[in-house]
Amino acid sequence: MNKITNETVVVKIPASTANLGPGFDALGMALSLYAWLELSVANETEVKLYGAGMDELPTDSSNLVYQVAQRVFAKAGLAEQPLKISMYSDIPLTRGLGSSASAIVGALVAANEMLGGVFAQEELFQMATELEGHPDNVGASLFGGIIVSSWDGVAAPYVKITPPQALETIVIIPDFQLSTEKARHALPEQYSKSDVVFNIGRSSLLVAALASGQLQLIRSAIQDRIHQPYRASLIPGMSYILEQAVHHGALGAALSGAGPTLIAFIDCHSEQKAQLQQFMVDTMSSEGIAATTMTLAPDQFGARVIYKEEQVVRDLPFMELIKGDDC
Ligand SMILES: Nc1ncnc2c1ncn2[C@@H]1O[C@H](COP(=O)(O)OP(=O)(O)OP(=O)(O)O)[C@@H](O)[C@H]1O
Ligand SMILES: N[C@@H](CCO)C(=O)O
Repeated sequence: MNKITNETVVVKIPASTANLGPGFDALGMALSLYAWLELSVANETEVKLYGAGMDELPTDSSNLVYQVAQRVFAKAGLAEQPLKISMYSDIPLTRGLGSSASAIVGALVAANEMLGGVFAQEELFQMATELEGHPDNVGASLFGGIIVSSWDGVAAPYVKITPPQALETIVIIPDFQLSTEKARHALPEQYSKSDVVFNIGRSSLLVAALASGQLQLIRSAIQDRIHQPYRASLIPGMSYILEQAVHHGALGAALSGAGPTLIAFIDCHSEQKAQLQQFMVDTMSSEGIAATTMTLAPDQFGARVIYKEEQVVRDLPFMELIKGDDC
């Protein structure tokens, strides 16, 4: 019989960028931007949420984290448990940086830890994919690094690629929300053979380029004809930034997930980071869109249980410790 611990579990979960251009619903990469989830059993359910926009979310048993945690307990044969949930998130909501995936993955990992880890990570991944509907964000958030996966409605086999050491990103986060649901509605039901062939080629090339560290190939490999052209009208400035970013130092640029965030890939040694950032801000600004930029590295570790004593340490310098002087 499975048992739930009385101890509080704290999990740190990375943000993620999905698609990476042509890999629609198949490619995702974890990013060095985080949410922290604290979970424990309680006499009465209590949900406390901290971080920008988190006050918009429900704090009763309809909360996504609560719902997902209960699924884990039910799968382990246990009845519904009142829960104390505290979540702090730096991942902006509904912006294309995997906030829903971070909530799902955080709840799965924390609830599983409360059960003593009865489910393997692979099982958590299958559950997460089913809940999110595609494996790209949840895979990256759970495992870290770059995840290549394919979901057929039953199973999602995957491969994790360690991101090239020199790969870094600049994201520009427009000051408006765009739900994944709305951005998926913009897509057509059918595609031409030439567009499908184009994307298969680019996506395959991108995976090979990332796996072999050939960053110079990103420029051509990141092109997409499956989702970005149809979503561009929802995001002022998007087409211009995706076309022109390479002339300001980017290796290539893409829509992050379902948007509206745009992500530019850059060599971390590049001296054009400030120029690229300014170009992205100026383009959005000329469209009348306020936006925030961040320089983010790939996260290599994925969701992890941290000890309660470490809960106050918000900025664990994992990347700096591991990457050293080589970015
Ligand atoms: N911490 C959280 N607790 C509860 N619900 C959350 C939490 N974070 C996100 N969500 C839910 O997920 C929704 C956002 O999901 P959506 O897929 O539209 O965007 P995203 O995940 O931020 O971006 P993308 O999937 O394009 O990367 C929120 O409106 C909210 O309903
Ligand atoms: N692959 C998904 C990611 C957003 O959740 C999409 O582009 O719709």
